[in-house]
Amino acid sequence: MNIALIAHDNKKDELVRFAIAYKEIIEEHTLFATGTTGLRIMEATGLSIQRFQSGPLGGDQEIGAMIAKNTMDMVFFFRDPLTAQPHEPDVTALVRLCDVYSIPLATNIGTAEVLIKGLERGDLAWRDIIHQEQGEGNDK
Ligand SMILES: O=C(CO)COP(=O)(O)O
Repeated sequence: MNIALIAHDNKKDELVRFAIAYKEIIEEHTLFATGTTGLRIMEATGLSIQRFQSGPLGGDQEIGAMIAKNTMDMVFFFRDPLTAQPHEPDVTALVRLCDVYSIPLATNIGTAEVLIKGLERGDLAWRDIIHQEQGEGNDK
């Protein structure tokens, strides 16, 4: 599966701890992240992550482009609901695209815990069917 990891600044520590806690599960997958989030997680876990631009510089849109191509399977986006973001339209667009393509999206750690356990259990196997139909092979 292709998995995106994104966190606003006030939520980065939480996402880093989440990635450490569930490293054994997520390292089985192909990981993508916005710039700073990806760097923080790589430094803390040693995981290999394909990093896009930082969120305010277009990283959310780059991940959104993968969703629009239906090549992103799960998104962990720990949003900060208490701080205005300069790129709020990009944030909204990313969440919207997850709904357009029915992509599982966790915007907080409570939902993330449930999603990661579903991922471990194989609940996302239906995404493999979509990849097979698309004939694309860039996920594990
Ligand atoms: O702003 C972000 C998501 O909207 C995250 O970007 P960074 O990971 O580069 O901080």
